[in-house]
Amino acid sequence: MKLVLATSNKGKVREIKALYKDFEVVPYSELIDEFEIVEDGKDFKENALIKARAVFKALDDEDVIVLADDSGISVDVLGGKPGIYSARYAGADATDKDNLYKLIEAIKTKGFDSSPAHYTAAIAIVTKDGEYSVHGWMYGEAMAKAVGDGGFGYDPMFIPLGYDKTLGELDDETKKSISHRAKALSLAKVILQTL
Ligand SMILES: O=c1nc[nH]c2c1ncn2[C@H]1C[C@H](O)[C@@H](COP(=O)(O)OP(=O)(O)OP(=O)(O)O)O1
Ligand SMILES: [Mg+2]
Repeated sequence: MKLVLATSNKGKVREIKALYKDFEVVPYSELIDEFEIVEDGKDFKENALIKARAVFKALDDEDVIVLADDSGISVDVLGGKPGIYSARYAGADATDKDNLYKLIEAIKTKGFDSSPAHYTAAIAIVTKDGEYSVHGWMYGEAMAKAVGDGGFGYDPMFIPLGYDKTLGELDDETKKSISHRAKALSLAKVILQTL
C-alpha cells in the first residue's frame, strides 16, 4: 500500500519509514512542491487532520492515502507548554535547537532541574472515503540540559519513564519500541488494514 506523508519533518519521515516497513512510504515533497500549511487547529488531532486534508487536496489523486503526524512535548512545571506550539516555541522560523534550548531555559527559570513531561502524537489519515485519527503518548522527564544527538527535536532533553538516558543517547530501536509516534502508528496500522 502506498502512503503519502503530509510532513516536512525528516525525523518523522525516518521514524515512520522504520515502523511501516510493509508500506510504500512517500513524503509528499517527492510528488509535489512543498507548501506552507497553517496549523491553526485547537489540538494535535485538528492539526494532523488539517495537514492530511491539505496534502490530499493538493495531490488531486482520488486513490491516494495521506497520513499526517502532529506532535509535541508538554512540560508539567510549565503548565503543559509548549504542547501544540512545540515547533514554533522559539518563534516562527525556529530550528529544533532553538526550541530545545528555549525549553531548557524555561525549566531553569522556573527553578527546576527537570520536570515530568510527555510527548503526544496525533496521526490523521485522509482518503476519498473518509478521515480517521488516533493518538499515542510517551511519558518521562524533561531535563534542563541536553545530552546526546540521537532522535530529533526535544529528544536530547527527554528521559523516558523507566530509563536513565535521554532519547538523544538511546538508540533508534529503543525509541521505536516506546514512542508516542510508534504507539499512534500501531493503532493507525489497524485502520490502514481495513482500507
Ligand atoms: O519524537 C519526537 N522527538 C523530539 N521532538 C519531537 C518528537 N515529536 C514531536 N517533536 C517536536 C518537534 C517539533 O518541535 C514538534 C512537532 O511539531 P509538528 O508541527 O507536529 O511537526 P513539524 O512542524 O516539525 O513538521 P510537520 O508539521 O511538517 O509534520 O514537536
Ligand atoms: Mg508543523
